[in-house]
Amino acid sequence: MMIPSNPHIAIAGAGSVGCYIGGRLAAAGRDVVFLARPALNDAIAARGLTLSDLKGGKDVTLAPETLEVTDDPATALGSADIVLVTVKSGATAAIAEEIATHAKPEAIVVSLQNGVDNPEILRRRLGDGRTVVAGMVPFNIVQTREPGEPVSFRRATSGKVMLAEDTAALAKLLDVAGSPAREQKDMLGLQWTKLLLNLNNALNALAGVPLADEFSDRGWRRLLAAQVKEGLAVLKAAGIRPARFEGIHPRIVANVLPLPDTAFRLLARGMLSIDPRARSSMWDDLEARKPTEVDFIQGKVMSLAEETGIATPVIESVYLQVKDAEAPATARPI
Ligand SMILES: NC(=O)C1=CN([C@@H]2O[C@H](COP(=O)(O)OP(=O)(O)OC[C@H]3O[C@@H](n4cnc5c(N)ncnc54)[C@H](OP(=O)(O)O)[C@@H]3O)[C@@H](O)[C@H]2O)C=CC1
Ligand SMILES: CC(C)(CO)C(=O)C(=O)O
Repeated sequence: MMIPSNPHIAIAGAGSVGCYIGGRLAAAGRDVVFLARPALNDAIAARGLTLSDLKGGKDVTLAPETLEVTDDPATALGSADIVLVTVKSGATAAIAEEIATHAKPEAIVVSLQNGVDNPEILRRRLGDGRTVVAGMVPFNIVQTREPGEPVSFRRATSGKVMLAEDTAALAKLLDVAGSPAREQKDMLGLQWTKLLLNLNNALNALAGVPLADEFSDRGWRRLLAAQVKEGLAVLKAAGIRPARFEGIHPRIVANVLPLPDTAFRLLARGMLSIDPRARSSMWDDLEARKPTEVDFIQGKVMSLAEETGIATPVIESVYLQVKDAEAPATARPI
């Protein structure tokens, strides 16, 4: 993989992940342009960005004049050497179209999204000649907008951005203070593991309580464990091996989650040491009345379950509840 020196990096779909990672890259001196929707474009162009971290000591404010932000895809993508795709999964096909139209054929496209389908959606649209790299963001970002203040993005949990193997130069470029990055051997296995853990996104959105509170409640933990166990059975039947995530196999997670509170607190300290405001990206979507990624998370396991003949009643029930919550209020039965 050839990366030019001082490459232009475009953030395709600046939102929570895009602004945080793009902001950290810009703060580290990388050449970054943000492709944002008009409202966020205007807010960043007027007041800049603030980036902060759970661990403290890494707070940065980026003034508007130090940032390149645009709502024009041709401007953002036209000169990019690297495109970091940070849109929600439902928007991948559309952003792929914009990349195909505006970006140079040799631009490297990196998916930093949840789910397992996005790199393939990008590859299919962009064709064999393009380099598409699968990536994974393990940490949670809390976005806040206060009138008159820079738009704030806070990393609310820890972890390193993971990139598919044979991407050493890319990993080095993206490995910056506040947003560490490294190569991962079994990227597909890791994406599946993240997908199993992301089965919680829906629960968190439905619960409407921050992640720390949700994980303190054994009822929610049991529901997550039930979903992960169903997911693991489906993956086993399909011959897919989820990878360890930060050294831990999802089977262990599924066994620890249902433990009584005291034992859980003891064994899973890491899961609870998160910013009290951290919440799943699906909660953000439900609250904003935007389509969620449930088809790419619960829905992905369900379609594999159908192929393999494995029952997934808990996952299906959670899926249906999210679909109900997504529907416009007027369309709901009285
Ligand atoms: N938020 C988090 O903490 C984490 C999220 N992830 C994953 O990262 C991915 C991104 O999530 P997140 O950052 O939360 O998403 P956001 O919705 O916060 O950000 C995506 C942004 O891209 C915009 N967008 C979509 N299509 C286009 C387009 N064609 N041109 C310009 N802008 C566009 C969206 O606008 P609009 O909404 O108007 O379409 C939105 O503002 C998801 O797959 C998510 O699951 C992974 C780890 C943590
Ligand atoms: C980091 C995590 C797991 C936080 O819920 C996430 O991936 C998301 O919100 O989409």
